[in-house]
Amino acid sequence: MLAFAAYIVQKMVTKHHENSSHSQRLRQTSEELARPFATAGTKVIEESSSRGKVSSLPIFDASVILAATNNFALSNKLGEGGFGTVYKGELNGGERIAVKRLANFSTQGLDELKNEVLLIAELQHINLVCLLGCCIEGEELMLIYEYMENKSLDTIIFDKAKSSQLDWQKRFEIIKGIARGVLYLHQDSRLRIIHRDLKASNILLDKNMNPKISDFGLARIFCADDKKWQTNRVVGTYGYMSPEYAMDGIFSVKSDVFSYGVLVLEIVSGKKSRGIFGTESMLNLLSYAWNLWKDGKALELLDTSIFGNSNNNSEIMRCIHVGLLCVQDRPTDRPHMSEVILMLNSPDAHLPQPKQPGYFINSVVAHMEVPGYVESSSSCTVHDTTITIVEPR
Ligand SMILES: Nc1ncnc2c1ncn2[C@@H]1O[C@H](COP(=O)(O)OP(=O)(O)OP(=O)(O)O)[C@@H](O)[C@H]1O
Repeated sequence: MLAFAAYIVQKMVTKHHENSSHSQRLRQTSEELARPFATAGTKVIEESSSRGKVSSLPIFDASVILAATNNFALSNKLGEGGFGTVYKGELNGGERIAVKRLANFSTQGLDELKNEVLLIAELQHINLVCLLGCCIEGEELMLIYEYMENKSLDTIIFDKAKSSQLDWQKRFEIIKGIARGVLYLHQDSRLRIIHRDLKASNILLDKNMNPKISDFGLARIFCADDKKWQTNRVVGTYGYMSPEYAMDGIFSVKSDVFSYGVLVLEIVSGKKSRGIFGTESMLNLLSYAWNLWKDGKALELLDTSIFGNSNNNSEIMRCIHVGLLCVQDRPTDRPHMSEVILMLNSPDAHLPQPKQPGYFINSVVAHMEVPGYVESSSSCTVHDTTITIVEPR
């Protein structure tokens, strides 16, 4: 962080004319940004919020980001998602960063955009990825994050060659760490954030395999006009979205709880929620887990690559139980994250019996109205569109 701090050379509050267009404003800003940085790296956005607190966030000069990523070299590309492309980079002082290039973000004005980025930067928790700064260049916004050595959870748990790196104890710690991060977003931070896209590729792992949630707050940047609780712009990933969010655009802390439950079942089983399992019929992960649970064979869900230590059976059962409680069809039946944490940490707690999960249809066809539909390596991400689940006749 010392090397990083050395880049911060000046503080400023940028003022913009209310009546200039969004793109003009962005261009104007990037010109303003370029000026003071002939020799230096970053400055700071600083703004007083309505709550009277002054927040600040370093703004990186584009030249610093270009140098750090070797002009966004393909070899530095870490991945691509619905919000943009992510590159690995190294600052002059040797500090490693991840640069997320967001394109086509919401049409909100620059001031509002900066506010949103500042709000995200204010969210700090050991289980959230740290936002180090941002860079605005033309119509592009780049978010600069701390680099996570072990990349995302999906790259390990769904990879047969790597999945044994995460034994049960590590998986249990990851399950609990994610729960703490989500609780912070829902309840303990100064804002109330509903993530809306919790999934394995949004859980990053540091060098000690500690989980850090990424992409929190991005739904707000991309959907500035739908901070209300119902939206016709669904930002989320098929396989993780709760029924009420996927079908009616209704999101709440309970839709995040549903996605968390899917994640828990994926971490326990090493299976993707959208896969097809079971021998007799086409089962997705939720219905597969539910059938095993009903038949008293829930432990069979456990990833075979970490099978074998019966000392952990009660923890494993508890995680499956909590996962199934989280994916129940009716939002009101699902626990709050504070209850999830209590249940995970209390070996003797009496847990209610789960009801049938949402999406418990043996064979479903997901019909997507395609504008804005993006197929990424591990998931379908749907932006600016609606999803209709239809049962085949
Ligand atoms: N801070 C980071 N450190 C290391 N790797 C990262 C970091 N952020 C993202 N990545 C890698 O880049 C990949 C792409 O990330 P990104 O969040 O853009 O897409 P996604 O999560 O796969 O999809 P979506 O945008 O739909 O959520 C991730 O899966 C992860 O492997």
